[in-house]
Amino acid sequence: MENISLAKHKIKILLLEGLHPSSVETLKAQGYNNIETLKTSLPENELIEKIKDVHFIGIRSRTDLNANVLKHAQKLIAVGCFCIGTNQVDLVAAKEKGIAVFNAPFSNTRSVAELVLGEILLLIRGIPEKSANAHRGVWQKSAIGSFEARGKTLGIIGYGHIGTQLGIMAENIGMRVQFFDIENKLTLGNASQVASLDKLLSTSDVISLHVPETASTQNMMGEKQLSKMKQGAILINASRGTVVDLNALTDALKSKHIGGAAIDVFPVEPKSNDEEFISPLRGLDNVILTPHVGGSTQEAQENIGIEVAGKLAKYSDNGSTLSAVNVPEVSLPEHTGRSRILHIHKNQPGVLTKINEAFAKHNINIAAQYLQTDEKIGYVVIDVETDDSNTAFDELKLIEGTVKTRLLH
Ligand SMILES: NC(=O)C1=CN([C@@H]2O[C@H](COP(=O)(O)OP(=O)(O)OC[C@H]3O[C@@H](n4cnc5c(N)ncnc54)[C@H](O)[C@@H]3O)[C@@H](O)[C@H]2O)C=CC1
Ligand SMILES: O=C(O)CCC(=O)C(=O)O
Repeated sequence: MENISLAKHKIKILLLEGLHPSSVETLKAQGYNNIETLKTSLPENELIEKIKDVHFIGIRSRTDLNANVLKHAQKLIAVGCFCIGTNQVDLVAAKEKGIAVFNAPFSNTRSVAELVLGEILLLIRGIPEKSANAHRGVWQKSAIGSFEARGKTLGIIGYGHIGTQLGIMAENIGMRVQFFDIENKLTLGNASQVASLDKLLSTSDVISLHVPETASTQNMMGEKQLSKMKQGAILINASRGTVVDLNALTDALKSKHIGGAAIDVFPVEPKSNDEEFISPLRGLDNVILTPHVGGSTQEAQENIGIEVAGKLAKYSDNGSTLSAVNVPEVSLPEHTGRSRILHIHKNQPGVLTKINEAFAKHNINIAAQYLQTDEKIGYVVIDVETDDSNTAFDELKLIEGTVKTRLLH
């Protein structure tokens, strides 16, 4: 358990994976200057050493914040995932340690949708193969296997922020759009929701995956599902590498059952640009391979930097957990009072009573109190109109079930 009351210059921030400078600028504008930035992610042993000292960490998809790493993160207050996916963080372990995790749920979605649209147009014309041949000196001028996207059916798996934008753009170039999602979704444009994955697979000319990494999406495109796709259909995956069985896809491409593919994400990805990329798909001309760059545009990265750094600074400054993915969300007014105490505790009977008793005992009046709970933890924020809240703060730390406390002046 860590109990923290720090001046801003003592708050250490580590930003990994070459985040856009907008992240540092945003933090600095809020008065945070104790920032270390690294261009890459770190291997587990180095990460463990670094994380021992830091209060906030910023990562993208390549940093594995597993339970073992988090065990050493004694001072960590929050994690900023400067991306959408949070599967690289053990969210349960973070929650148990009272570490809030934030992400950027929208900022790179347009970039992914645009990339996928471009890949559809190239693959449906067989361009990757023709381009590879031209590089080898082979002139493959032919219309065989080359089609317009207009009038073809795009099947989207996962109709969320990315899937919906892709659907709208695809309709604008004349494609028919259908989707499969485990939730009932509002359909945009003329899209239609189909009742089963099998139906989507057997009736689409192009399939594009936009689901998160969960137990239900693990290998959701295996040999069986690939065999249900139309002869010569195209598969695109810019979601997560665990969603498609790449060996099965390689076989389906070699047998020409699948006409082409674009893959941006892989079950195992190089940790840095210096590491070799290994995949059974290497060398197949009808496959576009990209190094997990779906969301890597200047616009997206700049916006993500501002958004996530802003969330970290806000949580540090006033305790707001709005849009945190693993702890109860508390949206707080600006902290203008004398002191604000933040208390994360196990959600068990009696904790709140003891908190209130600690203030009563020291004759401290509570000006405002905000509370949210989930099944595992409670997060209570208490504003007091006194500078002398240290005595009550010290007592709060000792209440059974306390996970993390912070005092803001
Ligand atoms: N390649 C890249 O650089 C990027 C990849 N991503 C990946 O794309 C994923 C999707 O992003 P968003 O559209 O923003 O997420 P989202 O959360 O808005 O949408 C995901 C959709 O998938 C649906 N879904 C979940 N499990 C499903 C299942 N088993 N079968 C069918 N549908 C299912 C959900 O109901 C939801 O509608 C992210 O989770 C992330 O892993 C996101 C950004 C960049
Ligand atoms: O840009 C990145 O590092 C990761 C993008 C991504 O996959 C995400 O936002 O979930």
